[in-house]
Amino acid sequence: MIRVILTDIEGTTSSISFVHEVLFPYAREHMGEFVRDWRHEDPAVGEQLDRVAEVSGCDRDDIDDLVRTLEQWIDEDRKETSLKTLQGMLWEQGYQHGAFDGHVYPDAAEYLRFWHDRGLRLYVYSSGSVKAQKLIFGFSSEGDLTPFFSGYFDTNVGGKKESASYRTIIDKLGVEPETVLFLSDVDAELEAAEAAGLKTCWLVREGDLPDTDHRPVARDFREVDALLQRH
Ligand SMILES: CSCCC(=O)C(=O)COP(=O)(O)O
Ligand SMILES: [Mg+2]
Repeated sequence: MIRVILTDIEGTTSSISFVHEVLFPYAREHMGEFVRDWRHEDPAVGEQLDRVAEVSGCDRDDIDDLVRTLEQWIDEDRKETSLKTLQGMLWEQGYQHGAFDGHVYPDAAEYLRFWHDRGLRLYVYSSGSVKAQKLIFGFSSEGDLTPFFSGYFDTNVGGKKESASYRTIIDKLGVEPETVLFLSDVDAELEAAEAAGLKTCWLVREGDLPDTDHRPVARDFREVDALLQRH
């Protein structure tokens, strides 16, 4: 019996193009100005710059090199926790100034509400920081969806392709792994979750459906709900 839904964001609740064509370009454009303005003002920014220097090997005092590294990581879609944390901080300005709304598919919004009202517990697990997760759902094209979520996980629990991360989440939730349904568009993430004992469903929003019979596949959240009815 599924009692908890754990969902990815990019490619699952929200379009890949919104992340890659709106959020990442905004972060690319504003990162330099943001870290230069805030590195001495906000200790949290300084702390993330410490981590960027540590991971990249850049000189901590060379702000130009740190900014170049962050820009390169954005171009490479690196899932570094420090980059993701800084992105979340600067996207807040974009949402608040109305530069964009968070894209959420209408079917995702509809079923998140429906599952919440039916008593399922909903959680997010994304490479985007917890702050970025709350922003995309709080300022979403479908309204404020944050009341439907019981909690949020980011790469501070570990990478999404590592099964240990899912074990950590299960421990924190205090539930049996087979009562959790993990939704994602990435095969390697689903495999890692399955290795930890979670149930999974592969979201394929666009293109051909994969030829697989070892896990359910869904085009949208309405099809996920049909799967839930069978559990
Ligand atoms: C939280 S919105 C920004 C998404 C993001 O930065 C990202 O890297 C997408 O990761 P996901 O794990 O949601 O596919
Ligand atoms: Mg994804």
